[in-house]
Amino acid sequence: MTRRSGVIVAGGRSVRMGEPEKTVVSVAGTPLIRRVADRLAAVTDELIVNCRDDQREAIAEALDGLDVETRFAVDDVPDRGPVAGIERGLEAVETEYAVVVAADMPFLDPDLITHLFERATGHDVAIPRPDEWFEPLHAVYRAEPAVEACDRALQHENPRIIEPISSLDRVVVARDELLEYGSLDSFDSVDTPEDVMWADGRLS
Ligand SMILES: Nc1nc2c(ncn2[C@@H]2O[C@H](COP(=O)(O)OP(=O)(O)OP(=O)(O)O)[C@@H](O)[C@H]2O)c(=O)[nH]1
Ligand SMILES: [Mg+2]
Repeated sequence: MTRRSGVIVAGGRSVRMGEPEKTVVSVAGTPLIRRVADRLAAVTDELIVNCRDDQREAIAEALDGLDVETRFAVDDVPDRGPVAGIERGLEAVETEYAVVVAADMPFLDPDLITHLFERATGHDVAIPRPDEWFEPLHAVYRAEPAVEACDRALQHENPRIIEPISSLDRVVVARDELLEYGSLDSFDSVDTPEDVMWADGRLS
């Protein structure tokens, strides 16, 4: 089978969460990013973690013993926003396609990700649209054109996260189709201490 990569974009400052930062905050006894990595590991052959250099040690500890080859793609310049994180992560990918997710989605649905890989085949991106909004941090990209699209978007300061998608050959996966293949819980993110309590309750 074609090899598939997973990219976890984790270089944000976690301002709404505070300390400890959300990537490594414990959710029902497991660091949040570990929950994300475990779910990606079920459907990918390699993982790339994009973060800042100062996050690396804590994240490596959280991912210790993971059952898939894992590499870091550290931001050259921190705080350039999620588009820069997507670009940095996809640059490190060695497969044609990769799923890119945020580090804060503990309910990621492996079946949904597998479906996005299938839908992306022959195109540049399969982008879910569970409601009004697109989900660029829960999408499957063809790495090479997506890196170029991120690069173009970053020629403007603080590009919107949807910006790179607009110039790619995209497949939009709408709500009904998502529901056919998986759970919309996959898109829920944990951003605040209140979100941790809510996720704790659902996972323990
Ligand atoms: N590499 C990189 N990733 C980022 C950056 N900003 C956000 N992200 C990541 O993008 C994803 C979605 O961003 P947010 O949910 O806003 O996370 P965050 O920015 O850490 O949290 P807040 O500070 O509370 O907004 C998260 O997984 C972040 O780690 C950035 O400047 N660089
Ligand atoms: Mg943010």
